[in-house]
Amino acid sequence: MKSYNILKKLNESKITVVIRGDTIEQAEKIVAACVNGGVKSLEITFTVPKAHHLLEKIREKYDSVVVGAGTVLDSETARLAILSGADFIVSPHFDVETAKLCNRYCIPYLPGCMTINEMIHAIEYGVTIIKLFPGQLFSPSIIQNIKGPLPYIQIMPTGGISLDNLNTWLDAGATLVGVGSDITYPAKDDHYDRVEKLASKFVRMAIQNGK
Ligand SMILES: O=C[C@H](O)COP(=O)(O)O
Repeated sequence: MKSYNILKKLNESKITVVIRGDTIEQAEKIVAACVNGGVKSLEITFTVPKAHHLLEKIREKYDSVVVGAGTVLDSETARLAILSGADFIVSPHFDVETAKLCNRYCIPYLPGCMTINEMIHAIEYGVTIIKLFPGQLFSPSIIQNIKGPLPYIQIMPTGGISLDNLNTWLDAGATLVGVGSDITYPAKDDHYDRVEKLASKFVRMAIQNGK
């Protein structure tokens, strides 16, 4: 999928679900619950054991979903993820070599940034969507402050996004949000039906927000 199409799908999805799991099997069940709940974008973190195998499985099984790799700390991991089928790469920080590698493969890179300085540096290396991380350290109004000097920037707050603040972040101008534990926490007790219900609630609320 071309970079432009992936960015368009991320823009449309409004939510990407950050998948963590103690085992690949657990992560796979979380993925299934999220897809059943209507999620269109997933981020498989490289804290999941054998995360690249899960990327391959998702690529084979769910063609309507965009799937990225998360917690990518270096360009070696980014390359493994891309060759395993990742549509986009997410990091908790900005890494120049990862940015260059993603540009080489025409894959969007969404690095974690906290300051304007980091954001401008990332944009200079071709980044379109910045992951504002950790999101819980900021108030949604920061998006307007960032967009003053950087009007074209796209922001994906991640960390601490809940059903209570989702609309506030989207109303404030977030392009999309990254949601992890507020959707996936029931998986620790094997309650995948609850993961599906939460995923569905988040997706419905986000879609409603765009209307
Ligand atoms: O890297 C992203 C986080 O793991 C997601 O944070 P969260 O669980 O607070 O949504």
